[in-house]
Amino acid sequence: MVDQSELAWRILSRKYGATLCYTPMLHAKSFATSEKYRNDMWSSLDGDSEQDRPLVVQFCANDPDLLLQAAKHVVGKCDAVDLNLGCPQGIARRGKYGSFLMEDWDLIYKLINTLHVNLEIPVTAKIRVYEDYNKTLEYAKMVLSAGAQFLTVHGRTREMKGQKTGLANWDVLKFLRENLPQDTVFFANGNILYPEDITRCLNEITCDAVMSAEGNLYNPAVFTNSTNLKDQFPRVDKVLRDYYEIVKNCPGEASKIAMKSHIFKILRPFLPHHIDIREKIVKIAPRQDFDGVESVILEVESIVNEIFERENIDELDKITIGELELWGGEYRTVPYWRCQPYFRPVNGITGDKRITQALKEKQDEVKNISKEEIINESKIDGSKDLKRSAVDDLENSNVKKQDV
Ligand SMILES: Cc1cc2nc3c(=O)[nH]c(=O)nc-3n(C[C@H](O)[C@H](O)[C@H](O)COP(=O)(O)O)c2cc1C
Repeated sequence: MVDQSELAWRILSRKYGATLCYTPMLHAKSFATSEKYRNDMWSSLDGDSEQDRPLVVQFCANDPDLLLQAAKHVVGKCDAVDLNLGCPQGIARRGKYGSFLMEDWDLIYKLINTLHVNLEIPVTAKIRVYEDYNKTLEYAKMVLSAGAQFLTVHGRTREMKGQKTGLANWDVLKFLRENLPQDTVFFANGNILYPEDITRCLNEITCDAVMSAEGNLYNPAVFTNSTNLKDQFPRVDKVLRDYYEIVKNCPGEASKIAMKSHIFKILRPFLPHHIDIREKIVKIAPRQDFDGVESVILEVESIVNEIFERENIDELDKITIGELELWGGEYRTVPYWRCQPYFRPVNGITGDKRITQALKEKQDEVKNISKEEIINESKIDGSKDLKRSAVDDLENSNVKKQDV
């Protein structure tokens, strides 16, 4: 993740359960040609055999030779090099990389194949999907035929970003999984809120691995394989302390640049309850103000420790699991002193509400179409009672996720 999956965050994520990490997307041309960029983005500890492996280094690129030149710099310091074909941002459109290469399959083939033929380590690719399942399948096959040794598929189209993000489509991931050669190593990406979603994804898609981005940023324990809810949603003070001990010992600029942003995300559920701490974080000077960070952490620790000294802490610290939702999982209610996923509001409405609303509208649409059909059919056979009971059945039915 750009500015977010740098060395310190990867070390922390592994500590909390991640088994494979990706670097942020690096710009191949800059990495190949600018020593300053390389030094800013890559430190002496990145790819360290003890602390930072297994590791995939991800590049965006549109020139095969520059991509190869860039990739050569990280051979011996990572386990694979990934080509990002998923970035949908305006900057990728302007630079002609990421998902904006989806119109130029020849170039994509050359980029991947150049690494496949000339690099000592494997090349992999991360793609988005098209609306058309078969076109996506052909696309994935082309990427594999170029030499990608595993494929990560983000189940959203290029247009699904910002307000139009919506739910990732696991059906298309399943379709790809079923129709690509059996030995394809297939990673699924999208819709991971909780550790259980990873198991659900592995089972539904029968993929080899699941990638999570945003879920991991707000809760690095999203990858834990513990079934204990307290491990799944660790205390913000503990995560913050662990992160701080890591980041202050990390060389290079990238880890320091990302520090404030990570602190905000770890503390996201906590800060609305402690606005004074939010203000203190805002005032921390970027990159080097470790004293400022230490004082914020001490304050957070003191507040959370005080909560845990309360007599009714067992009652207060309960994590509850809600009803099965239309999207196939359940929301958890997690105390604000524990890391948890964030539902970003757009125009005052959170993402989960937008998605639920969209699913409900779709469900109603399905119901109305079916109602009309039944009414029309009953007009033909003239059986009013049959019509009424069939409509009632529909009203009472639970529409399953795959129906909407
Ligand atoms: C802050 C942020 C930075 C990201 N940077 C990258 C990146 O560098 N490379 C990439 O392939 N995807 C990047 N993504 C996209 C994610 O890898 C992922 O495809 C997308 O967020 C959907 O997965 P999620 O639902 O787990 O977040 C980024 C996402 C976020 C939120």
